[in-house]
Amino acid sequence: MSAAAIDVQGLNKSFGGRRVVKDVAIRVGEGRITGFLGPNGSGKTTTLRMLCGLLTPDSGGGTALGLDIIADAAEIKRQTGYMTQRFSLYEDLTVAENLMFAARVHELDRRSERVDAALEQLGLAERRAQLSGTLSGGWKQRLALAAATLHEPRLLLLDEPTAGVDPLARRTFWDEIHALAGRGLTVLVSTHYMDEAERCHDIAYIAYGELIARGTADEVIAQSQLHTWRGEGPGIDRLAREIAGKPGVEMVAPFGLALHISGTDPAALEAAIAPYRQPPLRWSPAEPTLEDVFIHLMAHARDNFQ
Ligand SMILES: Nc1ncnc2c1ncn2[C@@H]1O[C@H](COP(=O)(O)OP(=O)(O)OP(=O)(O)O)[C@@H](O)[C@H]1O
Repeated sequence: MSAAAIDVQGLNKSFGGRRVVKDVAIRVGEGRITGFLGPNGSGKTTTLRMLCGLLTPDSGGGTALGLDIIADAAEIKRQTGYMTQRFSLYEDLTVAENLMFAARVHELDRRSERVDAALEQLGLAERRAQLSGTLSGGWKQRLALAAATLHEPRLLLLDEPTAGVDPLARRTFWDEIHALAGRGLTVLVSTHYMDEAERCHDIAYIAYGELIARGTADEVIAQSQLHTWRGEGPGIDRLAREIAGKPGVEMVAPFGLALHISGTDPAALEAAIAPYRQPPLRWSPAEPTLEDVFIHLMAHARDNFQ
């Protein structure tokens, strides 16, 4: 792995006596894009904030950008760009005015030059005089990204950056994230979208405050040891409920006219579908999707923690 942009161990955080992050350890290479996934309220944002000096852990520690996350939190914050879940720019300022405001907040030199360059780079130049509140969701996100990266941070933290944005605008946004990472920026991004998870170099899956899966998308799928069969044929969707109750069947999900059946015990899974393996129904082994794996992880985490 490349040099570590983030290397932390044993992070814990409680709010009002409730532990929402538990012993999280994570190492992130420079220039990598790491996606944080997990159910709502599982501690993703809290973890991200602790990794880049925005929140102090109750215990544990380590480094971000080679700096101590507790002692050097102020310096880490200066080198971090943060895009929050909600659009946090001024709707009644123009695009250019918002960026100029961000430039002043960061006390940057050559403000006009930097703002012009950012507008150009993110394709916002033609909209520089448009009131930010009148931008579409996709353009707002690009403006927010421009504001978060204007001070040329080394670490970029994106909290569900494209929630509610259409697929084309999301793709453009992600192309830009990859371009930034290509220039060496380390990116931490929380998301609930599977296509975005697949566009990350690495994934960290957090449930109930614990980091329970980590690696590339392929590694996370392989670690899950999940097996999936795909069934097709007339009326197969109507079998979902019947098959779901059988031993070894952990998940049943309709995909259009097909049915995906998954479980971690391959023999039990085959036994479960055996009565239905006859024409006109057709069955074939399938690769579990990242979504299959996350739903599986979430179900198991719930069993373990609740
Ligand atoms: N400042 C705070 N004070 C009290 N409780 C908090 C605070 N910040 C977060 N929490 C609680 O900690 C838990 C974890 O929250 P966090 O925002 O980290 O989750 P998340 O995984 O990012 O959720 P989501 O996917 O919904 O954004 C939640 O139960 C939340 O209500």
